[in-house]
This record gives sequence, structure tokens and C-alpha cells, in this order.
Amino acid sequence: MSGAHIRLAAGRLLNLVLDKRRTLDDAMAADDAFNALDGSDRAFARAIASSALRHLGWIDRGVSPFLSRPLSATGAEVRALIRAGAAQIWFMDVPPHAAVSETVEAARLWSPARSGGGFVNAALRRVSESESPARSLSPLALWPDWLASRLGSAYGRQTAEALALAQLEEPGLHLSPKADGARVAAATGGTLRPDGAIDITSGTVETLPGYAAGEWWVQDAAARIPARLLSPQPGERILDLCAAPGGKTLQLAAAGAEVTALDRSRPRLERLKENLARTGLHAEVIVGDGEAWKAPTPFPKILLDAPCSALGTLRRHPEGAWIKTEADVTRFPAVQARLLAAATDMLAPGGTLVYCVCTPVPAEGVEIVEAAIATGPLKRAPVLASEIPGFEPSLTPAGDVLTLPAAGRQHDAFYIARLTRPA
Ligand SMILES: C[S@@+](CC[C@H](N)C(=O)[O-])C[C@H]1O[C@@H](n2cnc3c(N)ncnc32)[C@H](O)[C@@H]1O
Repeated sequence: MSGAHIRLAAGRLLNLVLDKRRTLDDAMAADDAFNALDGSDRAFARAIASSALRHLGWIDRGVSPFLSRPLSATGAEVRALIRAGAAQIWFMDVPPHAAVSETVEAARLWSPARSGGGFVNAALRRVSESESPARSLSPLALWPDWLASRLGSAYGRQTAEALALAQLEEPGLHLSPKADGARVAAATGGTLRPDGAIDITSGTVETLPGYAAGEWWVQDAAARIPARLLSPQPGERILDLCAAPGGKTLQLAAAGAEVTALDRSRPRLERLKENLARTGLHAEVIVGDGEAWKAPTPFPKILLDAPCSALGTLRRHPEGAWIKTEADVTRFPAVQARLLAAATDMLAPGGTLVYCVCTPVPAEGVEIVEAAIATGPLKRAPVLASEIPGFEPSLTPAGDVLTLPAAGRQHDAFYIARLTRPA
């Protein structure tokens, strides 16, 4: 396939994500032009789309002085190609003349963009003569204004900027071992981290030793903390209330607990079952609504990894900042509060509940927990620094865990609180 076909595929992915609000993974699975490319061309198209999404705030602000009409007033396909072109020129090692000519050629191949080829050409020529906006724009300009202002007021400008810059890093690969971490590290050539995850620097998941035998699964190091804070014991009954696709269920089951894994999404539970089968672990799997499901008897331990805005996973899913709206973020807290109330009702007196979300938005994290403590039977069971080796800086003064990524601290942003129901 030609270079223009690669740019066409990248533009189509951006169009699906940014104008139809699909995730990048969904867009890649769905788009025929992308799937018609062979391996290295497909990887390049994906890299262009991914770079455009990581840098989108800078790109849109950076190109605007070069356009005779606003980006929002151009056709969606033309807009997608300008973004794909600017990403190549400003943020990838693509020679500018190739980026311009192949992207303009892609407009000719894409009928809804064809009449906009001249506009794409004029815009990208100006982009190729200019400096990257990374030099002049703040890191917060990487995000939509509502997100920058929410996280800026929650954490202060400096921390919010560090969070925004963290999304520019390609995420590393962390493995969670089923049993002996040192053995998995030796077999895969990875490094055993103080938190027990294994850092992998090269290799694809399916070809790493131990994948087929189910000796490990992929799980971000920060995502491992919630299940560990429950201290799962052999034979102990544990409810994983929002379980799929199952990273935390696997951890609990690997510790020997008798896990009930409930989720309302049947397709996501199929993935959980596949993960159980590959690792040879066992859990009772239930399709159900956590707000309505009634436990036959109360559980001594419950994990609630609640649905959330997932804005703590922007390195992995940079489109999240753009396909989620402020209305989505405003919608989640009510759901989270209801699920926490349902979980509290199913927790035995003296039991322990871990609540977590993969977002740094306080309205979905600490504010949910504070409200539950203020109005219900739960009390905080503060986490100790010794329980989170490698993540000590993430301990909050109240004894919760907030894993904000920063330079040199590559992991997802999770908020985690441990609570008990007094006997
Ligand atoms: C953050 S994900 C869970 C990730 C999972 N714990 C893991 O480690 O792989 C949140 C899950 O909540 C599920 N969910 C959302 N609302 C729910 C509800 N009312 N009852 C049960 N599950 C729900 C979603 O289907 C989704 O799988």
C-alpha cells in the first residue's frame, strides 16, 4: 500500500474516534481501510492516530492560526487529515515534505475529503514551516478546557501539568504474576518491581514466555494495589462487584480466595472467563447489576472497582480526554455512590471493603468515600506506607492511595480507599 493509504487509514481512525466517539481500539477493529494494511503499515497508521490523539489539544490550538476558517467549521474528514498531518510534522520523525504530500494525496483517495485537498495542503505547508506548539503552549493546553480547569483546581497547576505531560508517554507493559514474580521476571527478561509487578521493556504480549501457560497477565502496577489491600486469604469469600475483564479477580483467585465475580456486561465477563481459563484460576462468575443483586449471605471482604471516567488511563487511551464530556464526569458520581451503598449492604459486620476508580477526578474518588463515611456505617481503615512498597509517595494524609503519574513514575492514576464496617 502507498504512504497515502496509511495516512487515509490514520485519518479514518481519527474521524471514527473524534467525530463518532468510538475508542481507538474499537475504531481499529472496525475500519476496513485500516485492516487492509499490512503489519508495519498498520502500525504506522496507528502510531499517527495515537500521536494525534495524545497531542490533540496542542495540534488544534497550533493549527488554528494557519486556517482560513476554524477547524470546527471544516468537514470532519478534512479535519481528521489536518490533525493526522500535523501530528506527523510536529510530533513524529516524518520528513515534513512526505507528511504533507502523502496526507494531501490521502484527501484525494477519500471522497468526502476530496474537495478539501487544497485546504489540507495549504494548512500543512504552514504547519511544516512553523515550530511545534509544544514550545509555546502550556501542558494543560493538551486537554479540553473543562478537564484542565477541573484537574487544575483539584490539584494545583503544577501537578495538573505533570498529569497532562504523563499522557504523552507511551505506556510501558506491566505483568502480574500468578505465583512467583522472580521466576516470571527471569523467564520474560523483565524487572521485578518493589510492588510485585514485572516491568517489560520489549516484546509482544502473546510471544512472551508463560503467556499460553497462564503464568501471568497484563495489569498496570497501580491497578494491582486495590486487591492487595484486601489481603486475600486462602478459602476466604470475596465479592468482586464490578469485576470484568478481571485483572483484580485473577489476583484474588491466585491468592486462593473464593471469589464471586459480578459484572453487568456479558461480553466483558466472557473476557474474564477466558482469563480464568488461561491462568487455570477459578471464580464464580455472575452477570448482574451490582446495584440490584443481593448476596445470599454477607461477604467478609468486597472489592468495588467502580465504573468511572477512566481519566487516569490517558497514556493508554489518550482519546479519553476528547470522547468523554464534562457531562459524563458529572454523571458517574451518582452511580458510584449507589454501588458503594449496595456494596456496604452486602458487607458483613467487621468486614473490609476496598473502593477504587481509575481516575484522578476527586468527585469520583475521595468525595464519594467521604460522603459514605459521613452518612453510613463505614469507617476508613487507613493504608500504611509499608503496604504499598514502591508507591509510598501515593499515600494521602487520610490514609487513602492516589497514584498520580509524574515524570519517572509511569503508571495509571488510581484512587483507592480501604473501609471497614464495624462489628
Ligand atoms: C473499571 S471496570 C472494572 C475493571 C475490573 N475490576 C478489572 O480489574 O479488570 C468497571 C466495570 O463495572 C461494570 N459495571 C458498570 N456498572 C455496573 C453495575 N451497575 N453493576 C455491575 N457492574 C457494573 C462495567 O461493565 C465494567 O466492567
